[in-house]
Amino acid sequence: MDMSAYETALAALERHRQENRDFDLRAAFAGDPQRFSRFSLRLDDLLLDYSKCAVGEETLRLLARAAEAVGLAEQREAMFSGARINTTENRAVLHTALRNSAGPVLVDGRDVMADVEAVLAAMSAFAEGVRSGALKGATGKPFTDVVNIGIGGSDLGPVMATLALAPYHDGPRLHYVSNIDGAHIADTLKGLDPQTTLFIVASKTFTTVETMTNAGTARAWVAQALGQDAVGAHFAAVSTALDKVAAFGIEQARVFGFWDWVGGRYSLWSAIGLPIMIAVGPQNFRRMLAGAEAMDRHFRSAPMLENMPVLLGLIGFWHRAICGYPSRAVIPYDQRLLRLPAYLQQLDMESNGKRVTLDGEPVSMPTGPLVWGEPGTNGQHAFFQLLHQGTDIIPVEFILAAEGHEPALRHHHELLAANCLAQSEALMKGRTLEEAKAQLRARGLDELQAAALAPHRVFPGNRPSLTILYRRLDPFSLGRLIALYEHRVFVEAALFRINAFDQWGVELGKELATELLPVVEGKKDAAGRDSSTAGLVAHLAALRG
Ligand SMILES: O=P(O)(O)OC[C@H]1O[C@](O)(CO)[C@@H](O)[C@@H]1O
Repeated sequence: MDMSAYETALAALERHRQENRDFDLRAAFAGDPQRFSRFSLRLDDLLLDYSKCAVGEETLRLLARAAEAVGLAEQREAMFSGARINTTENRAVLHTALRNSAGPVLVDGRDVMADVEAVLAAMSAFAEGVRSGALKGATGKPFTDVVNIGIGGSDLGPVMATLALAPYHDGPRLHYVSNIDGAHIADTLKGLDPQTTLFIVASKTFTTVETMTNAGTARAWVAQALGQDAVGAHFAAVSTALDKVAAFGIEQARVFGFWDWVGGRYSLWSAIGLPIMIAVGPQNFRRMLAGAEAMDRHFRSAPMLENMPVLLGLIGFWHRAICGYPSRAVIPYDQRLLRLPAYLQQLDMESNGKRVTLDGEPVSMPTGPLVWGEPGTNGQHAFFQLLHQGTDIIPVEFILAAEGHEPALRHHHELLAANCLAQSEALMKGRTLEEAKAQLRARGLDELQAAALAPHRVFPGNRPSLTILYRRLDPFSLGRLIALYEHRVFVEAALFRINAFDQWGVELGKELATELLPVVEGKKDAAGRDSSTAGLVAHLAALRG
């Protein structure tokens, strides 16, 4: 890390931004027919088009200079080679080892690949047993339904990927329970048969209160229907805390481990992916790993400005730290990527929602943006109004597959794609006052009426978006897409100079919830708490009578 080079690069970026405040995307496209080819990048069928972002060659050069100053390439190498880059937890960060097929990966001098392969093999055998019906419940019936109980990283990845890969789903039905709200497990269990239901308790720490509470409820549900002795046949677990799993009573052969060098939000490639594997089969799961590995190889070796995660990260940093845009919207034009925005929220916001640098000093710039989104075209009929005409500029990331999985519904897919492209074009081009007036006149309005209505129909345009386009949402391309976003988060964290791999910000609320439980239960009074919390506790109690 060269601090003075970094500060110089940031100052140059700020100056560049000031000097280009009137950068106009329309003019940029009009003045340069090559803009798309100069500001887009391909990796096989995967295309990143960032030409509709307000960047030029100089912007990228300056951003790359900042990345060099923070030692991005060295930091990347440190991650891949198993250095303990998660300094506040003294851990290596090696989710890339989980999809590595290219030889040893050392943690503290020890190759972890044999362990990774052993767990994958054990998961595959178990998944095949469940899928084929060879593994049965206590009453001898095969499993028709699998319920994964986990939260955060032990839920969001599998939920997202199971839905994304629905066309490949040929295993039993999958259900996910995460919320401590009893409604979640109650609604899930309704209609399930304990004889044919398998539970996977997924928790890295095996202490998370939501997961442990839901697992306890599930265990009681099985025991009540089939007797205590039946429980073992209906449970499996995924965790790094094997001792705690044993204490819960899940038998050793049904426990799939992973390691402290796999962060929760980076864990779907590990045994946390077991429900995905049960849904789509070990082969498709391996294809997903292969897609991620392809992106790892590209990230590790491609030159800075031909490197997709690096470019995505540089542009994200530009929008957030230099332009000051507070959020970014991720809009997959793919109904099966419904849960991708929620998944990316954890990946990005739990990683980069930090306020101190690696040295513990307050950061000097805004860090991770608010990440949000919904699939298109639905979002168009909800929040796109604000994207087009609201007062904030929100960069949009469009995600689109060239083909759907429903050849008979090709027309749907063409409409979907046309809408996706139309939205990014509309954000960029906008509509001027004159164009709005002309349109109204053409509809027969007189000059006065046109003048009154036109301002409401003006789109400022010049709003940034990028588009990620690939052939098809299959296991390989899903793995590649997720790894692209993982590495993008890494690049932005390096530029922010923060630790992307801890999450201390989730702890305080957990501690206070533990403290408040006896108060809410009425076993302790609220003395000493602030008047709002005490007032809420009192009102809660009054409503319950
Ligand atoms: O897998 P566990 O240990 O139950 O944790 C679940 C989630 O909780 C968090 O620690 C946040 O509360 C996440 O980082 C993690 O993915």
